[in-house]
Parts: sequence; structure tokens; C-alpha cells
Amino acid sequence: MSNYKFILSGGGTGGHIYPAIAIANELKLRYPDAEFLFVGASDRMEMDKVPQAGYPIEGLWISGIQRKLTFKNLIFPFKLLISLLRSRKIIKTFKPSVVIGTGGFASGPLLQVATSKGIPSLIQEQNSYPGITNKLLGKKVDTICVAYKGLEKFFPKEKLRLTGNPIRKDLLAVKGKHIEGKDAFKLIHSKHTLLVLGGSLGARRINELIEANLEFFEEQNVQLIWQCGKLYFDQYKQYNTLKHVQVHAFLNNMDMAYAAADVIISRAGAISVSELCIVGKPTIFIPSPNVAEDHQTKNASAVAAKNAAILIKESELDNEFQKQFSDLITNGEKQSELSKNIEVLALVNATRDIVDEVEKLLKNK
Ligand SMILES: CC(=O)N[C@H]1[C@@H](OP(=O)(O)OP(=O)(O)OC[C@H]2O[C@@H](n3ccc(=O)[nH]c3=O)[C@H](O)[C@@H]2O)O[C@H](CO)[C@@H](O)[C@@H]1O
Repeated sequence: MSNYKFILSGGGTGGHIYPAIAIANELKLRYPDAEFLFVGASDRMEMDKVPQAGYPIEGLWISGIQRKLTFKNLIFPFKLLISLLRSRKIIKTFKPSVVIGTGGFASGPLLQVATSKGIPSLIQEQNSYPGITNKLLGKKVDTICVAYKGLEKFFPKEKLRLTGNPIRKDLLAVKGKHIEGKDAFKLIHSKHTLLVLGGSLGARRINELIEANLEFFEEQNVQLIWQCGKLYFDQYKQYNTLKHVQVHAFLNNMDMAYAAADVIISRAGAISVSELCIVGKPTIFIPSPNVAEDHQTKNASAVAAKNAAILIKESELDNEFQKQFSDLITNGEKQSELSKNIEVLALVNATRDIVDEVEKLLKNK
């Protein structure tokens, strides 16, 4: 019996939310009586996704700062102040044993308040180049779990633990479920299945590429599960009338989507890359060129350099895409080679190792 209480804070995009959910699920297995509270941003996707995963969430009125002078930036100090006050109240009422931050602006005020009150704290950084919130929090928290080497450039070395990224448990059990996955999406067994992932928000350039190649995919005997993003769904849902195309705003059953796929096209957000290593499918990465320090290209390059995935930059798509795709879809040997090589890169014990670090904080309290 434990009366531990955990606050998990992070969000804005799936890349910050799902690691927090994976950590909470593992904590719940070890401490079935523990209490959990998530803290996110009141207008972002965590407000839906966290309750769907079975946890309560409080939303803060907070957003990131933009690079140019906007109304949003002018009201930022007020938002921050109100979020800090709200975080103080949340912490005073809930009395967490440990707080865990997984990045994104909502975790800033909450961990700031928690650390100032001496509550044990841990952050998890998914990328090889840290986000601004984690960079600021690094000096204050007790433990920093990372997925890449070389982060002592940004964080105090003695606090760093190389654990990998926490991945939801159902995604660890995708192997051997190819037919189940195809059936879950009512797909034709004899056709190749392409899963298209634009990251948790969808990717405009990938959507344009897929739209322009719908006929090409049909010629290649390929059927598609196309996750286009909530923002773009109205624009692309018309293609659901085509027999070989399924357009989705967001996939709530990623395990089945990964299981169904023969080949995957994906953005290279850190959690997507970690998941793709675990599911071990032949993948073409099209990294976003619009993120800090071009970190998605770095994420994808690290995999491509090991002959474990194909990397096509957005600027090369027009010349390279059709050639590289048809080479891959018609070459079973190449597919097996990529699968075998990407699987080797998986860090399957990340969630366990992070929760071990949380336990150390509980014991040293
Ligand atoms: C544009 C942007 O700022 N992207 C960042 C964001 O990406 P993003 O939020 O896209 O995050 P990731 O690619 O890392 O992870 C996406 C997560 O959402 C899940 N998912 C996705 C689509 C879907 O339909 N269903 C679903 O469940 C995936 O399984 C995965 O768990 O956070 C990542 C981790 O900090 C960063 O590396 C990315 O650069």
C-alpha cells in the first residue's frame, strides 16, 4: 500500500504527452494505490488525450512565446503569472510526492513552483536538442532523463541519466499482429499497406505529397492509412471515397496502425522515431525542417546513417520520392534489411529506467 501522489506535466503536442502517459502507466503498475494528476495547457490536445488514457488533468492558461511581436506575446507575462499562481494552488492542494515534467510550455510554471518548494522533481527530454522549457528547468530539477548522448552541453552533467524515450506499452507488443492490424482497419490482405504519419499535429508538406501521389500509389498496388492531422482533415477527407485510401485526423489506435503497415512514411519527431525503432518496420523519414536546430533531421539522420531507414529531405521530395518509394515497395529484401537494422536501435527499457529514477527520488525524500 502506498500513498504516493504524482503530478505529471507536459504537453502541447503528442511528443510531450505520450511520454508522460507511458511513465504514469508504469508508475501505476508499481504503485496501484498511487494518485495521479496531469497538468497541461488548457487549449491543447492533452485536455482530450490524457482523460482518454484514464487520468485527470488540470489546464493552465499558458502558451509559448512567438519570435515576433504579437498580441499573444504582450499578454504572456499575465498568462505566466496566473499559471504560476494556479500551479501554487494545485501543488498546495494535491501535495505531490514527486513531480515529473515531459516538456512543452505547460510544464514550466508547475515545475518552477514545485522545485522552489523543494518537491523532488524529474524531467524527461525527448530530443537531441532540448526545448526551451526543459533547458530552463534543468538547473532546478533533481534528475534529467534523456534519450541522446551529448546533452551535458545543455544540462548539469551530474543530473543526467541516459534512459531513452518512454513508449506506451501497447506499442511494444505490435510484432506478430500484422493481420490483426489489417483487419482492424478493414484493409485488403493482398495489397501493400502504407501508413503515413505527420506527427501528432499532421504535416502540411507530407499531406501535399500524398495527395499528389494518390494515383501513383494505386498503380503500385498500395493502400493507405493516412493520418493528415486535425487541422487538415476537412481539406483531405474527400479522399475517403477512394477505395485504396483511408484519411484520419488522428489515430487513437497506433498499435494497430503500426501492426497493419508494410511500409511507413513519417515525420521524425523524437517519440515517433523511438516508436518506429520498436515496431521495426521499413520507414521513409521526411523530417520537419521547421523545428529548433533542425532536430528532426538529426533524429532521422542518426537512424539513416545505420542503414536502418530512408531519409528524404523536403527539398528533395520532387526528385526523389517516387523513385525511392517504388524501389522500396517492390524490394522485399530491402524491407527486411531496414526492419532488422532499425529494431537494433530500440531502447525498450526506457520507461522502466525512468521510473527507477523516480523511485530513487521517493526513497531519498
Ligand atoms: C512540429 C513539432 O514541434 N514537432 C515536435 C513534437 O512532435 P510530435 O508531437 O509530432 O511528436 P512525436 O513525433 O515525437 O510523437 C508523436 C506521438 O503522437 C502519437 N500519435 C501521432 C499521430 C496519431 O495520429 N496518433 C498518435 O497517437 C505517436 O504515436 C507519438 O507517440 O514533439 C517531438 C518530441 O518532443 C519533437 O521531436 C518534434 O520535433
